[in-house]
Amino acid sequence: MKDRTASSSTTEKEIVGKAAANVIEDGMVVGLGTGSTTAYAIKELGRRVFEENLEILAVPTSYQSEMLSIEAGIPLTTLSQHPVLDIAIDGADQIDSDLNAVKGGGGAHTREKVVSMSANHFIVVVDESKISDRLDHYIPVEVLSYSRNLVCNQIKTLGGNPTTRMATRKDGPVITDNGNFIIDASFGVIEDPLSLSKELSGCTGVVEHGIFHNVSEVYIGKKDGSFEIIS
Ligand SMILES: O=C(CO)[C@H](O)[C@H](O)COP(=O)(O)O
Repeated sequence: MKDRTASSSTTEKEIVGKAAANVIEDGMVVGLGTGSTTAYAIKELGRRVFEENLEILAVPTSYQSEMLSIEAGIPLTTLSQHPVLDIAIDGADQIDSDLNAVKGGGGAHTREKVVSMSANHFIVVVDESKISDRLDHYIPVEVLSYSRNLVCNQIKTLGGNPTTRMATRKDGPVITDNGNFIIDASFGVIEDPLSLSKELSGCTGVVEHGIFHNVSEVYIGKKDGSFEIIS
């Protein structure tokens, strides 16, 4: 499992987090993702709200991004009030050359998918380590707790190796912001992300999986302090 603490890539994450935050303009309604890279975007947006009187509303994707946004002074709204967002900004665990992404390392991919699918433009912010020719990252799958064994069996039938994600500071499984379990499913190198995506969506008991096909642009932070945008 990935270490979610700050790492040597902190600087690259900060560069792209800030760069994405600087795309946001007055009057926009923005989706705010979850994770350490998006946290830099949230911090920068808070600075712009405070210092530049930037007028925005934001929809957070998790308790983490809600708490960070409140702390940063960003006014929040909901998808009920604003069903269509201008831009969503979020991190990713892996992204391939066709801009298929794996998300959910932080367990927030269900709301992240709902928020990013509600946005006209979806910017993903990553450091170079997240870029890969082909996806081989485990796929987080949020499931109803009641359906855990059934989903594990369906994942095995699809050729995957399922593991229930366990909490680190509590005994037992991780419980998502939606009150569900997460199964991390390894498939090795994924030859066809779109068909795996459809197969996982078709499994009974699955709430949402972490393969995303709706990325508009990827901001990639480099070790030399620069960043590249691919779309
Ligand atoms: O999908 C996510 C949370 O569910 C995160 O965006 C993803 O795990 C990347 O996190 P980080 O920016 O900390 O590397």
